[in-house]
Amino acid sequence: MRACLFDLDGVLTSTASVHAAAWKEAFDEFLHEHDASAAPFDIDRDYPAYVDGKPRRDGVRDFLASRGIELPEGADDDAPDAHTVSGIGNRKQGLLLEVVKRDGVQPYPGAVRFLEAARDAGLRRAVVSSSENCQAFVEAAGIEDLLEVRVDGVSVREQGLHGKPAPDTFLAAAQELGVPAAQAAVFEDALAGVEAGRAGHFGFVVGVDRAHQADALKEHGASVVVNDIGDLL
Ligand SMILES: O=P(O)(O)OC[C@H]1O[C@@H](O)[C@H](O)[C@@H](O)[C@@H]1O
Repeated sequence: MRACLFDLDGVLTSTASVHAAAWKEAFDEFLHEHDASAAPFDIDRDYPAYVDGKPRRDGVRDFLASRGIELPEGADDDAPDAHTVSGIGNRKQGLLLEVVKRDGVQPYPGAVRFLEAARDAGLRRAVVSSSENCQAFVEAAGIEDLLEVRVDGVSVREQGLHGKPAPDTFLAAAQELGVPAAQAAVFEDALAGVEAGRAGHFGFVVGVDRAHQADALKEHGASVVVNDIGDLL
């Protein structure tokens, strides 16, 4: 391996649960307004299956489709209470930022050690996230200097890339680093993310199990599963 391609939320920073909680609140508010008898968003089942690891609007669309609901896309600046794909995404974004402003963004100590060891070993390093908050979270976590390339939710939008589970974002990062996919390792905690690693034929796919889903990570494409990437040192 000559390069490491790291997902952010749940792999480098402990923000996966903050995203999941913000999604639950946003979807539950919407579902209640849409149909007061609707079952609430199930964070243990709905989140990994339909939302985790995907670009924001893909997550909204895929979860709603699982409930047989189709909404108009709406506009980027839709109000958070708009019943549109963008409106629900904006509602989640507001809730997420409230928590992050209050609590900050923490990197996992094992991830920082792994990034430093990879740098010292001469491995190329990229962050590959579906999140449009990626740059802000990387900076807030203080790990910007350990990463050379960033492909994120903003890249997906601006460059028209297919988001995870498609391999495009990982392939774009490997290309920017000048390393073929077969010589790059993917590090992912989301089922959509390990699927992207498998679809891109990367040399190695490390599943990071933050949600007691080691078997599912393997089924979706992980070559190996660890609790924290620091465990690999
Ligand atoms: O809404 P954002 O910050 O653009 O993030 C999109 C996705 O980014 C991923 O990193 C998170 O795991 C998902 O929970 C999130 O939905």
